[in-house]
Amino acid sequence: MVEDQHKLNGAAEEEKEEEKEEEEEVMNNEAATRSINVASEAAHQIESLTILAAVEPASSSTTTTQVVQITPASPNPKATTTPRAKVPLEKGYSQMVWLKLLRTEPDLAGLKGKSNKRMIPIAEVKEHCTEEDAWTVLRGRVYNISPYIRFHPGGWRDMLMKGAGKDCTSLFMKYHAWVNAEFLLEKCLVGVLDIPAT
Ligand code: HEM
Repeated sequence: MVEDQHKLNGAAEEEKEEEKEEEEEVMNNEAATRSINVASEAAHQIESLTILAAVEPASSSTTTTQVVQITPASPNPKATTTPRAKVPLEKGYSQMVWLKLLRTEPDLAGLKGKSNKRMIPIAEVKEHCTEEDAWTVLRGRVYNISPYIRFHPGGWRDMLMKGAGKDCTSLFMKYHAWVNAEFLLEKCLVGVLDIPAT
C-alpha cells in the first residue's frame, strides 16, 4: 500500500518535470524566434529611419530642429505580407535546437565532402521532393531542407513541403520576406541554381 503510494508520487513528480521541461522549451523557442526576428526587423527599421537632427546654423545663435527623412531602400515587407498562422512545433524541434544543430552538425546539407558551389539545374532540384530528401531554391541558391522541415515554424506538411523540389522564392516572400533564411539554412546549402542562358 505504502509502496503503491510511493510509485504514484514518483509518477506525479515525473509528469510535473516533463511539463516544466515542455514549458521551458516553448519559452526558449519563442525567445529564439524573437531574437531572429528582432535582428531582421532592425535591418528594415534602419532602411526607413527618420532622423531628428539638432542643427545649429553657423550664422545664428539659435538651435533649430530639422527632420531628415531617409528614403527606404525597400519598404518593410512585414506590413504588406500575408497574415500569419502559428503552428505548434513537435517536441524537440524548437528554434533553439535548430540553432544548436547549425553549430554542431557538420553536414546538414548532406554533401558528403562535395562542394556547395556546384551549379545545379532545376531538373535536378525537382528530383528531391520527398520529406526525407527535399531540396528547394531560394533566391538562386539550392538548399537541402530535409533537416529543417520539422523546425519550420509555419508547419511543414501544408507549408514548407510546398516548396520542395522547386523554387520557393515567391512563396517565401509572400509569407515572410523578413525571415533571414540565408542564416537559418546556411549549413543546408547544396549549390547554386544553374539558370541556362537564353
Ligand atoms: C525554405 C525556407 C524557409 C525558411 C527558412 C522559413 C522560415 C520561417 C520562419 C523562421 C518562420 C517564423 C517567422 C516568424 O515567427 O516571424 C516561418 C513562418 C512561416 N512560414 Fe516559413 N520558411 C521557409 C519557407 C516557407 C514556405 C515555402 C512557406 C509556404 C509555402 C512558408 C510559410 C510559412 C508560414 C505560413 C509561416 C507562418 C507562421 C509564422 O509566421 O509564425 N515558409 N518560416
